[in-house]
Amino acid sequence: MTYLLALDQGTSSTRSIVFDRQGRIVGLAQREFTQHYPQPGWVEHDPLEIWQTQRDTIAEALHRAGIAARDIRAIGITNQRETTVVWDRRTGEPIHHAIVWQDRRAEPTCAELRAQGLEPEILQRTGLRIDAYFSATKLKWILDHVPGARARAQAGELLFGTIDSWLIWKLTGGRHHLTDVSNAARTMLMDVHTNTWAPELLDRLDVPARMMPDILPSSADFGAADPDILGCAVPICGVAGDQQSALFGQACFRPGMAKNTYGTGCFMLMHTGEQFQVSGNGLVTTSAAQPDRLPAYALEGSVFVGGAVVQWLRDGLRAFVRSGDIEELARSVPDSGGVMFVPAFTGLGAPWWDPEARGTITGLTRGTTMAHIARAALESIAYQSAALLHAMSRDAQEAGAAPLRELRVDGGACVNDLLMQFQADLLGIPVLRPTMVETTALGAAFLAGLQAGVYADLQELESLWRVERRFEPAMPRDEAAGRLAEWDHAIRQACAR
Ligand SMILES: Nc1ncnc2c1ncn2[C@@H]1O[C@H](COP(=O)(O)OP(=O)(O)O)[C@@H](O)[C@H]1O
Ligand SMILES: O=P(O)(O)OC[C@H](O)CO
Repeated sequence: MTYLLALDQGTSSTRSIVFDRQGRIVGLAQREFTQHYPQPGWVEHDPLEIWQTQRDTIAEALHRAGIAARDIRAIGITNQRETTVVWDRRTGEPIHHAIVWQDRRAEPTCAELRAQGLEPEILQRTGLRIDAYFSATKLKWILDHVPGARARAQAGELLFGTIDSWLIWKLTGGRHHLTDVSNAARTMLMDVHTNTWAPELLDRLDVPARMMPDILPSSADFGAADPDILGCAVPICGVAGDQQSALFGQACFRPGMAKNTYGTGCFMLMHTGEQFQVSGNGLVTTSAAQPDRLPAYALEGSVFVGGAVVQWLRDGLRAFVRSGDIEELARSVPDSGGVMFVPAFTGLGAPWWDPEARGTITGLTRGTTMAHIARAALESIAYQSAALLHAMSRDAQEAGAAPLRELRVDGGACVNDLLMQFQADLLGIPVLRPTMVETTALGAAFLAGLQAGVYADLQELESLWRVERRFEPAMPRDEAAGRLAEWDHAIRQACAR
C-alpha cells in the first residue's frame, strides 16, 4: 500500500493525517496547544510547543493507521500562514515566541509605510495591502525589539521562517532552510512575479537577506526527515499555506474555480491562472500552490468572524451547548424575523477593510427570540462570504474572465446544511460539499504525492475529488437581491460608529 503523511499545523491545533492513495484518511491525530495573549491585540505561539505537538501527532497518527514511517512515501506540510518565527541557526532555539497572523502589534510600522506612499508599489510587487496581518512587519518588530537580534541576523546567526520553514528545519534536523511560494507570498516580502525575495522591501524594513529561506515550488524536494526523529528518512515533497493547500485539495486547478473554508474565520480563494491580477474590489492577490515552476495566482478574501460567531453565541451568550445545536435552533423559525447580525467584533476585513467597525444586532422587536438571533448569526456568515464572492466576480468580469459557476466548501461549519443552503440561495450558484472535507491536509498530501510520483498529474487528482452534497439555489433572485441590500444597510450601520 502507498501512504502519504500530511502535517497540518493550524492556528489552534496541530494535526497529522495519514492518507491512502485514494485520498482516504487511515490515521489522524490532533493536539491543541497554548495561545498566548501577552497584551490586548497580541497573539503568540511557542514554536517549540508547536514542534512537540507535531512530533506527538505524527507518532499517534502512524500508530492509528497501524503503519510505520517506512510505509510513508512522502510528507506534505501545510500550515497557518504569516505567523513569524526567528530562531538561532546553531541551537535551533527561537529567540522569541512566534508572532501569530492575528497579532496587530506591527500596525504602527504599517501606518508609517502607508504614510510613505508605498501602498501602490507594495500592491504591485507582492499583491498585498500593507497590513500587520502579513509577516514582514512582524519580523521587523522582532528584529527591533529582541536585544541584539538585528546584528545577529546580519552576522548570519539567525533564521526567519513561517511555520512551514520552522517545521522543515526541525524535521530535517536543521539541514534545510526552505519555504514554498504560497507561504512566501504571505510575507509581504516576496516579489510574486519572480518568486524571489524583493531586495527593496528587505532594505526598507532592514531585514538581512541572509536570514531568509530559499523559495521552492509547492511540490519539490524539501529534504528528508531526520531518521532520529521519524525512524527513517521519509522525503518532504509538498509544502503549501493552509488556504492555498485547501484550494488544491478541492481540485480547484483552473481559473475561475473557487473554494470557501468555513472555520473560525472564512477564507475564500479563487484560482486566476497564470495571470497576476490586482483586485479592484478589495481583495488581495496571492500565489496559489504551484506544483511546478509555472506561475499560478489566486484572489483571496477573508472574513474575520465566521464560525466564531457560533462560538460567541455558545460560550458568551450560552444560547446552546454544542456548536452543531445552532442548526436546530435556527430552523425552529422560518427566517430571522428581520434581525440582522453583523459580527464585526474585531472590525471588518475584505472587501470593507474597516478596523473601527463593531458588531451590531439590528431589527429587534418584542417578538425576537434567541432562535431569530441564531438564524441571523448563521446568515451573517453567508452574507460576509457572499460579499467576497461578489468582489471576486467583479474582478473576474473586469479581467474578461468567465463568471464563477460554483463554490466548493470545507471547514468545520460547512457541515451546517441550513448555512450551506442559504449560501447557495444568496449566491445564485450551486454550493458543493465534497466527501472529503479535510481538504487542507489533502492538498498537502496531493502536492507531496505529485512530486513523489504517486500521482501522474492534475487530471488524476481531479478524478479523486467527489461531491457529497450539492446545494442548489432555491430563493428567487429578486428576494436574494432584497436581502443583500438589507445586509449592505446593516454593514453601513456597523461601520458608522
Ligand atoms: N454545525 C455547525 N454549524 C455552524 N458552525 C459550526 C458547526 N460546527 C462547528 N462550527 C464552527 O466551526 C468552527 C470550527 O471549524 P474549524 O474548521 O475546525 O476551524 P479552525 O480551523 O479555524 O480552528 C468553529 O468556529 C465552530 O463554531
Ligand atoms: O489556521 P487557520 O485555519 O485558522 O488558518 C489561518 C490562515 O492561514 C491565516 O492566514
